Amino acid sequence: MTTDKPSHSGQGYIKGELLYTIFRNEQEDFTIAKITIHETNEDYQEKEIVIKGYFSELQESAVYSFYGTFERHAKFGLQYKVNSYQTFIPDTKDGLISYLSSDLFHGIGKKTAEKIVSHLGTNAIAKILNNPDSLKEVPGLKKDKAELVSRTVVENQGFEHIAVYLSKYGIGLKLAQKIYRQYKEEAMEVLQDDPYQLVYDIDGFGFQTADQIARQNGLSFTHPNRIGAGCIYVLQMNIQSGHVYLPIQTCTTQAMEILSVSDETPETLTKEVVAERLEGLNQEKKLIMKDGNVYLPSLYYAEDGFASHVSRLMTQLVDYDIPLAELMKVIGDIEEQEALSYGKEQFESIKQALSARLMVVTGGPGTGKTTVIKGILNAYAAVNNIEADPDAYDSEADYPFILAAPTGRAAKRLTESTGLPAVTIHRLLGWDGRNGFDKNEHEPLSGKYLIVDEFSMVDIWLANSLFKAIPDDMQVLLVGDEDQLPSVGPGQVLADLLESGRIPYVSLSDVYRQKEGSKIIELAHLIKQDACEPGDLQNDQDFSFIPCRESQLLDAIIKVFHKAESKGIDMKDMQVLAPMYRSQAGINTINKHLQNLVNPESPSKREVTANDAVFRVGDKVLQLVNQPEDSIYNGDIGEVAAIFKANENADKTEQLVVSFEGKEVVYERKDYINIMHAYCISIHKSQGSEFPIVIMPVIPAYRRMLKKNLLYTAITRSKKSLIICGDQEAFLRGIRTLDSNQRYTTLKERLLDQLHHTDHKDKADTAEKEITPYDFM
Ligand SMILES: Nc1ncnc2c1ncn2[C@@H]1O[C@H](COP(=O)(O)OP(=O)(O)OP(=O)(O)O)[C@@H](O)[C@H]1O
Repeated sequence: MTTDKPSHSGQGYIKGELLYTIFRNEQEDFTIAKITIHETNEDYQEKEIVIKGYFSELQESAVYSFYGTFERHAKFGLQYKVNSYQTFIPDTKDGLISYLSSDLFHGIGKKTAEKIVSHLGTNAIAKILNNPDSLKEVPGLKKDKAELVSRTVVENQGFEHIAVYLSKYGIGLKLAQKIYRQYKEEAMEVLQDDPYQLVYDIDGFGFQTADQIARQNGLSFTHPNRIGAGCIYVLQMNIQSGHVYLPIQTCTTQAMEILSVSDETPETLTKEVVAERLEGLNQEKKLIMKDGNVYLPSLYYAEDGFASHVSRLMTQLVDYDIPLAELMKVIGDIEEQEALSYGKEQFESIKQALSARLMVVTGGPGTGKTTVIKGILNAYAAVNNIEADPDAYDSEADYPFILAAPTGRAAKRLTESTGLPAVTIHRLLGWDGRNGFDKNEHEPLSGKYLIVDEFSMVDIWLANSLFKAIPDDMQVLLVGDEDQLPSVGPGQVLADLLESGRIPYVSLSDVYRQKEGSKIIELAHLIKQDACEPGDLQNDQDFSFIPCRESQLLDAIIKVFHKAESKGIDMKDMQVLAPMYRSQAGINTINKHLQNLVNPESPSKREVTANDAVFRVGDKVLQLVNQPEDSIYNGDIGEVAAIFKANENADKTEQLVVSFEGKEVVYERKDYINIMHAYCISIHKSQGSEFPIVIMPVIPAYRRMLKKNLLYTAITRSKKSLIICGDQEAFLRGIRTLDSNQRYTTLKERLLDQLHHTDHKDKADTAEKEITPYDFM
């Protein structure tokens, strides 16, 4: 709140009044508006300016002081980017009365405003903010009106206070909004008394920022809240590397590192003190310590929940019994229908999948996973006397089979390969766009048989959410390739399920597509078996290795593109996969060169510049985050279909439209950060996708990243042709290097523990059943 001159001494400001709102995103509180200028200390002579930033809806009757910087937009000219703002409160009696009776305070008339001002004085707003009860003292002011005034004052002024306060620490309005939403009127108190609390509560609020605020407020280096937040932050950072927990020792050591950042760190801050604080956090249930490990509660419960749902399913027997002879006949009929003869492993998969409540099928490319999925569905349908064809059902909801995958592309591939409807897991569970899923243990999925493909990509949080929603009478088949990279999120659920040795599984190793002459598949399986030799890298129909040095790499890739173009190959079918973003031959550089080649600048193509890149109509782009509300996911690839200027659409904001295989998604400037060029993408992002032609640079400069599972994942993404450019030595070394960064997970132990309990329970139940009163009759 300001009552006279804008208060940020030395900072640039523009004081003004709303003319009209150009664009507003309610969810994010992002606003672009035109204002008339009352006063400014900026070097700006015009009477109006467009401002943009994250703030609550600007009121027509109010005057604001905006603090920020000028930005020249390539298309829209000069704009004022607001970092913080304050409502300008009049300090005269009349001014304050008209402010309190303005539209901002719906239902407060002039008379009521006069009563308030005459009792509380021109300082009324500050008094209300300090003590909302002060309105109770205003004679004749009804309780509901008093509440309305104090609520409005607190809501409008509270956030501004926070935003101004946080701007001193370089925190922008967006994060400030998040903080205000979480704590409301208590935000300032939390910030000043315990900024470390924000490390727990606010996603994206780092320990270092909390430390900075705490320093200003004189909190001690050894304050328990500081040490606690340091420990939690260490766990949060490790989750980003895929860990589910940390051994206590590791957590203590890493916490000591971030807690001892300056020379001021007192000697009393020791490992023992940190370990003691970990114990305290455990007691406060802010983290969970078990068997020498420390977890964030959400991960502890996700692992625990998943393990118990697995064991719940495993104890349910299927309610139909198929004599082997009948099964043989059913499978024989399907073989005839499909005109193939199932291999031993394939037959075993189908047989087991019919009688198991939960089962896993793993296998590399071309081993017949899809063939088996179809076989299982057909066999299940035949045994249970139901139709396997979705068209035989009145609605999608009646179809007894559910096919799902973790990403949109993987789900689409599943539909293409099986000819059956498949959805993403998020869609299946009914992602509500913000907090969670509609489907859970109280509202479970309906259907008879669930098949989840690409299960290696599913992290422990999603696995738990999925399994929660699986009813007791549903059968489940998880399909994946254990040799691929683990999930981006924490855990290694597929690997742990397999390692537990307690879940029925069949590993398909016989390769069928190889028989059709695929060198790519042969190479993938040689890598799987650690049997790839230099002689196996000879060029073949669908494989070539182009030797080159790092300095020649870009030229080599460009030559491959030129050659493909001259052969009439669609450029969209070409996908470069690389392990690293930065470095001379990293993803970013390759993308810039390939954009120039494939989609060069042209007067007929619109373009916008953002995040150090030019997005042009026709560009191939990659989605970087899950956006289930638009049915697009991290790793999905689309094409920039159109770019609209702000004055060309009803939302009055610049828009970039990306078409994801026909599905159009609109991005506003603030969302451009969620996409990047996709001529070259990271191997991690390529998980779950396949491309007709894969070009993979492999050079010694990538050494740190060149591991067996990464290279295997890249190779298995190519459908028709694989071209490796680079250094054979580096490639061979890479495929022999196991990923030593083992993820810390305890899922295997939990599964063994849970299943052990159920074994005992089963035995006890059987024992009880064995001796019944009838036995004595
Ligand atoms: N038993 C079999 N007899 C003959 N052909 C088979 C058999 N099993 C699979 N195939 C064929 O082998 C090819 C690969 O099978 P499928 O697509 O099921 O494998 P996949 O493991 O799903 O492969 P990918 O993971 O690469 O998609 C297909 O053309 C399929 O028809």
